[in-house]
Amino acid sequence: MIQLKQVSKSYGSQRALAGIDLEIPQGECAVLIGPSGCGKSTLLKTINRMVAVDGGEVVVDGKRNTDYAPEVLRRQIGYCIQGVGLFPHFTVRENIAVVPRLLGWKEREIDGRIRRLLDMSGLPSSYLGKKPGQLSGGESQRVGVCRALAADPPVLLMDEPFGAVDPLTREKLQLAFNQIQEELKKTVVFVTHDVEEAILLADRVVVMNQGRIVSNKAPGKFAGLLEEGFVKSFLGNEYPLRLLKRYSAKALHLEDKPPWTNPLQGGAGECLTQETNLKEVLSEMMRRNEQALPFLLQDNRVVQVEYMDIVHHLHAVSK
Ligand SMILES: Nc1ncnc2c1ncn2[C@@H]1O[C@H](COP(=O)(O)OP(=O)(O)OP(=O)(O)O)[C@@H](O)[C@H]1O
Repeated sequence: MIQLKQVSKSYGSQRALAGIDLEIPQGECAVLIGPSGCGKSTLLKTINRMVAVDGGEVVVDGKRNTDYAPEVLRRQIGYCIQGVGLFPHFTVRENIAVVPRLLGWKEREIDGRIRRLLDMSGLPSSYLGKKPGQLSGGESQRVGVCRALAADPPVLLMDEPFGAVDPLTREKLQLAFNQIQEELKKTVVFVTHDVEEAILLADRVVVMNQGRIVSNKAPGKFAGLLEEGFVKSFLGNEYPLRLLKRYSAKALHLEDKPPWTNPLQGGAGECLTQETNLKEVLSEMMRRNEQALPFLLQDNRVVQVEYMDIVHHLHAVSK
């Protein structure tokens, strides 16, 4: 659990944080989003004390972060940034092992941990001997995430960790992150500029502007966009459409849907599966010019999903 209580920070006359109150429960991912210069990175860095606060306090696991010895705090908190900053002369293995070695882990223990992390991040073990210069941008980012997780810290701070890669690689990294997070359940604070990334990764989206938190909700709760003004203009009119990508057709409880009845269609080849995300389902409806589509269930039943099912789902999550 991380708590920020009335945290403020100025650089000279420039106020970066203006009385931040924020609570991130254990095992949740809070994504900070907002325009350039609104204070996202500064907020992140107050947590691991890379930035000292002028006022207020940061509490990590029930204790003020200023009451931890620096090395103990660092052990608690993994840190991962855009561009990664891997040591160029170290191999992938040596890069990931940096913190566990500092902590005096046994080599056998380190080895097991590295292999598990590499596996979770989707990199083959043949990469262990490579140097950072031999990796693509996306591969380097994966190694960066492995390094941040190496000593198994309960808290992970990520500052635009997937910012410098192409959209396709970024999507793969986001999927890998979600899989890792599902398993490890770290308390994560993640900074991004990208609304879609926030939607896909966040348990809570924290919208910032001018050193303040202006909204803090689960991604679905913004779907109605009841708030006018900054939050609405920042997240954009297309927010509900983007939100659809977060949910797969599973969320529609396909097993309760009526059987597919359209006599003209419905061969198994045309069926969608429950893993298809709702944005793709909607695109497919538009492409086929159909308001209902067949879905093949695992028990081989073919059921019907209608456009209104998607609309109702959006309404349900935004309540
Ligand atoms: N080391 C520093 N010295 C002086 N001013 C700083 C420093 N770091 C940040 N600032 C200022 O504090 C404010 C908040 O910066 P911060 O980096 O936290 O914003 P951000 O939301 O992360 O921005 P971006 O999205 O562009 O990375 C900005 O006005 C910035 O210019």
